[in-house]
Amino acid sequence: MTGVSRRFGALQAVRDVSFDVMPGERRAVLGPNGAGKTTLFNTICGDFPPTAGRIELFGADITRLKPHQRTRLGIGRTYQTSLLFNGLSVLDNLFVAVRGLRPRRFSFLRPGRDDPSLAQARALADRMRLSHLLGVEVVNLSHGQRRQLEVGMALAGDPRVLMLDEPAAGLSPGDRPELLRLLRELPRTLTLILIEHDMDIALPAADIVTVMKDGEVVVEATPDRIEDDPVVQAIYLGGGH
Ligand SMILES: Nc1ncnc2c1ncn2[C@@H]1O[C@H](COP(=O)(O)OP(=O)(O)OP(=O)(O)O)[C@@H](O)[C@H]1O
Repeated sequence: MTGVSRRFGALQAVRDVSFDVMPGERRAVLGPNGAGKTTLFNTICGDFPPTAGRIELFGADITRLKPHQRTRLGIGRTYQTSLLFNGLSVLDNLFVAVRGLRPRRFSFLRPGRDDPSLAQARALADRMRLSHLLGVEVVNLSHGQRRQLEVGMALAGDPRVLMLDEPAAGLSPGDRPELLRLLRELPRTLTLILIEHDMDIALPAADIVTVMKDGEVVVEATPDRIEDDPVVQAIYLGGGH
């Protein structure tokens, strides 16, 4: 992305952000509340276009494309607020995601036992270590298991770029290592961009870290340099977080 900015009226939420993410890279975007991380994500996913700048995906200009067009080109994402269907089981949620259905239509399209989408949904459950919970309704899952399911749902469209918005938010300390393990197990055919407040997740999961503050990129560095970076220390220890 080059020179990406987003205004909301007088507020400049993202200001002139440029970076390249290489195929297979793990990129974490860190920064205090209000730094512009989610807004930047939204410009990449197409929830709203940037007010200036250009976003390319594998060489194609996607700056003005709609979210579903970007999904078709290979961008998958999770949201800060869960989009799981609480009344459906783990397997049914994954089936709905694989088929790209809305849950209302699900009742008309219950899968037959040999449905290939069902096999795909089971495989996703396996990857997300949820195979033992296939029949469990989402309301009965732990917070960590929901996060695992959300990542599985985002993978259902077989994206080439997976964007995760604060995957560790609200997780108990016990659930964090499992999430980190899942993230680290994702294949390198997938490019990963994650917003994460929790450095204990972000740093081990990332190859490179972009730190934002007040809409701008203030540091870009490898994880081993981030904690000692004076700018990052000023942001995180100085009460900005
Ligand atoms: N739809 C919107 N309309 C108006 N202002 C918005 C909108 N979305 C975000 N903002 C503002 O843009 C700024 C950046 O917000 P953003 O949510 O991108 O930050 P963030 O770094 O993701 O923060 P957090 O960690 O709290 O999610 C904030 O001042 C926010 O109030």
